[in-house]
Amino acid sequence: MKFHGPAPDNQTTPCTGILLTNLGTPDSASVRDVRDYLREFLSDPRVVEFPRPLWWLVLNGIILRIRPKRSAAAYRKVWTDQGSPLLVISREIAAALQQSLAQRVDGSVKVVLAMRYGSPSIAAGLETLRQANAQRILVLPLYPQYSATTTASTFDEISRVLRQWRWLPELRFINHYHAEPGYIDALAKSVQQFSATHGECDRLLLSFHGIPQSYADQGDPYADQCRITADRLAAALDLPQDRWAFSFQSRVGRQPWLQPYTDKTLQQWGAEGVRRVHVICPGFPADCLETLEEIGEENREYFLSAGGSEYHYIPSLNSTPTHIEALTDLIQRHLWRDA
Ligand SMILES: C=CC1=C(C)c2cc3[nH]c(cc4nc(cc5[nH]c(cc1n2)c(C)c5CCC(=O)O)C(CCC(=O)O)=C4C)c(C)c3C=C
Ligand SMILES: [Fe+2]
Ligand SMILES: [Fe+2]
Repeated sequence: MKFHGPAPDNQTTPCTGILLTNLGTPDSASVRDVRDYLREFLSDPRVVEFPRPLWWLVLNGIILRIRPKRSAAAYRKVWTDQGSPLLVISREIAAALQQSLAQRVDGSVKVVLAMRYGSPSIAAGLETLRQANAQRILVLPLYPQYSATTTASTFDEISRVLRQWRWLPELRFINHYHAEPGYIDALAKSVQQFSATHGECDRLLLSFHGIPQSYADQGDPYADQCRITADRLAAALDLPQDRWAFSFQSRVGRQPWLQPYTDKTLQQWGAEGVRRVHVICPGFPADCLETLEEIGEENREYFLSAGGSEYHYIPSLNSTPTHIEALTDLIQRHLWRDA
């Protein structure tokens, strides 16, 4: 085990680190890189709570032989010249936050992006901050709604890395921001601007990533926080009940996940004669495979072939100024008073 020497030896001027984290994404859309990514992701006991020795056999014997091919094909549809959308956009958010915090905060603040799975890793991000002499670190996982599968898993990885440090920085961790007024406001503005340019919709669907229903039954607050975000956003938009709904997407495996399901909802709306639909994914601060491909393409087909006539996906907040301002406010409120 590698034990780092004490940070006070560092001659660099002390700073406060902001460790901005997201889920992570494969290094490329090749089947091999997607398999490596899925192996790390799906081996996390916070993500798949299946008894271990058996899960190892199922994962390596079945899932990693089938899923990587299918997922890689989906990744190829959204991959950009600069790389995976999730990584490219998360980097843009980190850079924009670095700029806006430099203007707002007195002390020296250094923003570093890290991914829970794949690269840039959390270990590398923490090491960068250690070398920058970050005596305090504020962690902001880009998950507005808390879930053990995402938020707590990020915490697990940070504590695993820090277990190997002799000297620990002061730490703060933002658990969730699902009801943060700035975040709700930024979402509402994004919906309004979208309608102003693309026309009004008959119904707005708020689609969140799902988790297994059994995790919620055992106390994961994720579904409740999604409901609160959805209610606040509908209220901010002054939407009557019959003009919107919320649902859960990205189901994996056979056990029941949180319902209603996004695909079923859109098929039902198409069949019922709902004509124009807009879909927004408030739980994804950065566009990624699950928004661009699953919502932007796959679910469009479900709605249109069920009888719908117009379908638009409203992009994530990404690095838009209202999003950066909301995240800057959030960070500033959680920072030490003398930064
Ligand atoms: C199998 C269990 C999974 C759980 C539980 C889960 C929870 C969860 N995920 C996100 C956010 C994202 N997930 C993304 C991709 C993705 N998710 C799973 C599985 C679970 N997610 C898989 C297997 C994949 C990979 C793609 C695929 O094969 O379908 C992504 C996008 C990553 C990218 O590279 O673009 C995000 C973001 C949340 C918020 C969440 C629980 C609340
Ligand atoms: Fe996921
Ligand atoms: Fe998906």
